[in-house]
Amino acid sequence: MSAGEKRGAPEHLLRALRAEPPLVQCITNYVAMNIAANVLLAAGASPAMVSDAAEAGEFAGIAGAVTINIGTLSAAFLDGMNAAILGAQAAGRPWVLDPVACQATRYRREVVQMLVAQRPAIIRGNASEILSLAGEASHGRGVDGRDTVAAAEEGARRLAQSSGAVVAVTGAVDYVTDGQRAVWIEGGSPFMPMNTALGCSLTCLCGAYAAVTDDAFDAAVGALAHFAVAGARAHEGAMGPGSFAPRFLDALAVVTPAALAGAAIRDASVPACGPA
Ligand SMILES: Nc1ncnc2c1ncn2[C@@H]1O[C@H](COP(=O)(O)OP(=O)(O)O)[C@@H](O)[C@H]1O
Ligand SMILES: Cc1ncsc1CCOP(=O)(O)O
Ligand SMILES: [Mg+2]
Repeated sequence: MSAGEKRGAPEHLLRALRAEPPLVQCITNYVAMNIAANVLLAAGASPAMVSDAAEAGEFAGIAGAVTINIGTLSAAFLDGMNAAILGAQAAGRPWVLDPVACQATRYRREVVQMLVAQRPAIIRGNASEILSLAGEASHGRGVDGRDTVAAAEEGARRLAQSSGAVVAVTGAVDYVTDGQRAVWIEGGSPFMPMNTALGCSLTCLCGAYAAVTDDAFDAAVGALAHFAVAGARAHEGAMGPGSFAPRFLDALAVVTPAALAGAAIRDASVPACGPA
C-alpha cells in the first residue's frame, strides 16, 4: 500500500485481488455463465460456476466468496443456492445477491425475500429491482432497469438498513450505500446495458472484491469503480455494443490501481448525528 492510500480504497483492493486471485463461486444464470467467467478472469479473479446442491455447500467452504443470481430461477437452482449460502456462512465467507427481475413474478418476489432474509453481504441490482425490493413502485418488467438510480436512492438506503446488506444500485450513474455511508460512482458506457449479463458479471465481481476485504461497502465500491473505469475506457473507439464487448474485457484486464484511484467517486454519506 502506498503512502496516503486508504486501506479499503479501490486501488488497494485491486492490488490485493491481483496478488492472490480469489476463488469466487458463482451461482448465476445460463445467459451470464460464460460472460461472467470471462469478466472475472479478465479482472483478475478465479470464477467457478458450481451450483448443484450435491456439491454447492461443500464448494462454498473453499471459495473466497459466493454469488447468487436468480436470472434463470428454478427449483434445482434454488436448492443449490440454499446449500451454497449455508456453506458460505459456515465458513465465514460473504455472499452476494443479484435479484434479477425480482419484480416480475410472485415466485421471484417470494424467493428473493427468502434470500434477503439470509443476510447477503451485498445486494447488487438495477434501479427497478432495488425499488421493488424496497417495497416501492417499480417500472421494471423483465431483466432491464427502467427507473433512474436517483429514484431508488432513498429505497436503497432503507433496504440497506433493514437487511444489513450493502446495496449497490447500477445504471447511468451508480449508487452504493450501507444505510449510512453512501457514494455515487460515474463512468461506464451507454453500450453496457446493450450487452446482456454485464450486470450479472458485475455482481460476480462484487464477490471477488468481497473476498479480499472484510468491508462489504469497500468491496462494492471497488467492483463498481473497476467497471466504471474499464467501461469508460472501452467506450473510446467502440462503434456500438458489439465492438464494445471485447474492448471491455481488455480494459478490465489492463486497468491499473492508479487508474482506479482516479475513479469518479463522490461521497453522499448521511452525516452522523452528533451531540446537539
Ligand atoms: N447508461 C449507462 N451509462 C454508463 N454505464 C451504464 C449505463 N447503464 C448501465 N451502466 C453500467 O452497466 C453495468 C451494469 O449495470 P446495469 O445495466 O444497471 O445492470 P443490469 O444489467 O443488471 O440491469 C454497471 O457497471 C453500470 O454502471
Ligand atoms: C436476458 C436474461 N434472461 C434471464 S437472466 C438474463 C440475463 C440478465 O443479465 P443482466 O441483468 O446482467 O442484464
Ligand atoms: Mg441484472
